Formats: sequence, structure tokens, C-alpha cells
Amino acid sequence: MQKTASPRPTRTVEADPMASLAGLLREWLPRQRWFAGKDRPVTDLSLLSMTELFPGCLHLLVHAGHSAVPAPGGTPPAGDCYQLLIGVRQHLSPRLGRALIGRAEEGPLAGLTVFDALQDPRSAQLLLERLRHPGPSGPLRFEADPSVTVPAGLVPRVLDAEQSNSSLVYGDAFILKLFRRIQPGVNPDLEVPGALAEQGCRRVPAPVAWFRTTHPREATLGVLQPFLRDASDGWTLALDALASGGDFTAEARQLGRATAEVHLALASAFPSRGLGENGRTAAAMTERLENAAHFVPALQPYVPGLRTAFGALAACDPGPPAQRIHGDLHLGQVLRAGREWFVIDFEGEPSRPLAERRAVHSPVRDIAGMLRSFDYAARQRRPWRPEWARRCREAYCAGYADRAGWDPRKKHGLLRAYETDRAVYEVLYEARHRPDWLPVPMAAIERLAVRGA
Ligand SMILES: Nc1ncnc2c1ncn2[C@@H]1O[C@H](COP(=O)(O)OP(=O)(O)O)[C@@H](O)[C@H]1O
Ligand SMILES: O=P(O)(O)O[C@H]1O[C@H](CO)[C@@H](O[C@H]2O[C@H](CO)[C@@H](O)[C@H](O)[C@H]2O)[C@H](O)[C@H]1O
Repeated sequence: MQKTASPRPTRTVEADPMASLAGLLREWLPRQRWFAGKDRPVTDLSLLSMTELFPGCLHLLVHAGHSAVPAPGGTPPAGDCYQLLIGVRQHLSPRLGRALIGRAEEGPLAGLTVFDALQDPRSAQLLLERLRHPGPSGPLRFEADPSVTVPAGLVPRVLDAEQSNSSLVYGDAFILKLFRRIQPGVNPDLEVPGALAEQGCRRVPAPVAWFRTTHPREATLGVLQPFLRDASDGWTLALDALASGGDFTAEARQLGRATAEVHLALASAFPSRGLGENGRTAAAMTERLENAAHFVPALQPYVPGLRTAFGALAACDPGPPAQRIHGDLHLGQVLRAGREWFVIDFEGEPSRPLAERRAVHSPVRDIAGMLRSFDYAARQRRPWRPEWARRCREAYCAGYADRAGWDPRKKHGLLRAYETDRAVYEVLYEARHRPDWLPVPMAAIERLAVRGA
């Protein structure tokens, strides 16, 4: 184990470092995987909050504005708030080269080297120390579950994953997720696992420590939870099965059961609402489709057909009651450790407003997310393996029905509408983040719009 120092007292720094940082961050931010505004130029950067977490490490909330370009639907995009941990030093050791943001030329940090402090093991250790000692740091509040002991000196490493946020793994015992794009309010990725733990649900790792800000608005900033050692995510396992010709139906069936168990625990932990309202659901789906088609013109030829398909929802059985759900369920959000499936990342679809992500929705939405994921996996192989995805769908729905007491396959109209809605979200997501992947959800759109299945 490495030695760790106790964190020193923190203070809120008065001088505005943006005079030094704005130019560097304007270059650096759009290159980060978690930066959501890659498709629009950053027109302005402003500081919302700054706390010196420990000497040489600034905790910043910055606003990245994109005011020049209209958003889909004609609303001008106001921009986003991002959380940054910025290290400032005279010189950066060459082994931290990939953390480099640049050298400040002007302002209060002129002449100093600026870097991403999360990549620096010393800063990562001090951050854990801060979480181990709950209390305030300027506007920040560090809090912990008093029943869990987090040992000192755990060796940190940055998780090397395709992520929407940034995570640090400590001694293969805990994982800290730092939310990057910050929205005011409680993040469901803290709220939901905490509430599920109180229900005794063991399918979701429970938060052990977290931190939040009170300025400029209350918001969750990070969550520490147990790290599931030797776990493999569902996406990797599915691709391995596809590559080796192995069967994935037993896994898919257990995954269906695990999903149903999490849904049942969510329904106990949070208030549910009566039966789903298909009319409102259809209107919301249509609006999302039209907004997405504004941004991705390839969707436009399918809009009339899909609008009609969503409209047909009104005649469908409303399905199970609306309740809190995962909100962005796919094979990358489930981990297999030992013989069990665990569900992680309850943030919901990152581009939706927090209030919408914390609202109740039909559990069919999560089921549709996972079914879309089987299709994504099957399309990673040439030739495409539709029968593999179809078998996984059947098994997953059967497993879900075993535990939930109702069978998603009997809600055909609803399931089809939610799969379409999810594919529309994916088109927008891929256009923004991974244009090479766009054909995967576009193929589903074509299938659902033209053939309806
Ligand atoms: N409790 C955990 N135990 C083991 N690995 C985890 C755990 N939580 C997350 N991970 C790993 O971290 C990755 C990213 O986590 P996730 O919560 O999905 O982040 P993001 O919201 O940034 O995409 C996951 O795909 C998984 O590999
Ligand atoms: O970063 P998150 O895990 O919160 O989710 C976002 O990124 C996902 C990709 O990393 C994206 O998922 C899409 O691609 C997956 C394969 O990489 C596939 O299994 C999913 O079915 C598909 O939706 C997800 O949509 C996005 O919110």
C-alpha cells in the first residue's frame, strides 16, 4: 500500500483562474469522451464555482456555452455545466504526460502547467482521503455511510473504459464515479442505489460515500461504491459468446430475471403511478423523433411512418404501471460477477433533463433498452446474426416473466414503440459520439418503420 497524507484544510479561492484556463480548456474539453457538446463549437466558458480541494488541486464547475448554433427543435442551446479537477504545478512529471492540459500563458496561473488531476495518483489518493473524512470543503459536502469502513492507502487507478463520466478504482475494492456533466438536483445514480440498498436489493452496489455541491445549485458530484472484482460486463460476454459461437440464452434468461428483481425493488422503494398513459407516451416519443430528425437528416424519411406507429399506441393495452426504472439499460450496464448479474449506472440517458430521468416511466422502456442491446451485439459480427439476437430476446423476456409475473412479449405494441423510441435515442447518441456506429440503430429504424418488427 502507498502512504497517504491526511487532506489539508481546504478553502475557496477568490481569483478567477478562467483568464488562465479558458483558452486551454476550449481545446481540451471537446477531446474528452464525456464532453457532450462535441457537435457544437464552444462559444463561451465561464466559472460557476471553484474550490481549492488541496494545495495544487482546484475543483471547478465550468459552464460551456454553445449559443451560436440552434438546437434540434429550434431551442437555442444554453450549454452545460462540467465538473473538472484541475492540477496546477510548476512542472509535470513525464509519466503524467497524458494528463497534460497545457501551460497557462496569462492570468493568475501564468507560467504554471495545468493538468487533469484525476490522472495523478497523488491527487486521486487525496480525493479518497477527503471522502474518508466527511465534512464540508467550501461549497462541497463530503458524506459517507457510517456503517462502512473505507481503508486508508488504497492504490488508485483511472478506469480505462468508454464512459460518459470518469471513474477511479481504489485497490480493486472501491470505485469512485465523478459525474462530468452536472445538472442541479440529486443524481439518480446516488439516489436509486441508496434506496435499493435500503430495500435489501443485492443486485446493485450500494453507495458508501459521495460528495455534492451547494453552489451555485445543489448537485451530486461523485459516488464511491464497492468495486465488483473480476466482474465482466454483459457487452463483453455477449461479444465473446458471438465470437466463439457459444450460446447466450442462459445468460439472457438470468439477466431478464435480474432486471425484473430490480424493477420490483424499485417499485417498492419509490412511489409508482397508475397504468401507463399511452397517449402522452406517444406524444413524447413523437416529439423526441421530430427533434432527432432535425439533427440527423437520415431519419427524416422514416418520420411519417414512425409517427403513425407511435399514434397506434393509443389503441394498445397500457401495460404495467409507471414506476422508477433504470432509464438507460443495455449490456454495458450489467456486470456478471461469480454466478450473479449486477446492475450499475442508474443515471438514465445522459442527454435527458434530470427531472425527466427521476420521473416514473414504463418498465417496458428498460426491457426495450436491453433488447436493442442484443441487436447491437448481433450486428458486431459479419454476417449479421439476427437469429442470435432473437433467441436472446426470447430468453430475456421469459426470464423477466418468471420473476415479474407478466410477460413483455404479450405487450407487443408497447414493446415495439419503446424499442423504436430507444433506437431514435441511439441514432442521436451515435451521431453525436460515434458516427461510425450510426448504421446500427439506423438499421433498426428501417426495420421498425418499414416492416414494423
Ligand atoms: N461497482 C462496480 N464494480 C466493477 N466495475 C464497475 C462498477 N461500476 C462501474 N464499473 C465499471 O465502470 C464502467 C463505467 O461505469 P458506469 O457507471 O457505466 O459509468 P458511465 O456512466 O460513466 O458510463 C462500467 O462499464 C464497468 O466496467
Ligand atoms: O455511457 P453510458 O453507458 O451511460 O450509455 C451511453 O453510451 C452507450 C455506449 O457506450 C450507449 O449504448 C449503445 O451502445 C452499446 C454498445 O456500445 C449498446 O449495447 C447499447 O444497446 C446502445 O444503446 C448508450 O445508448 C448511451 O446512453
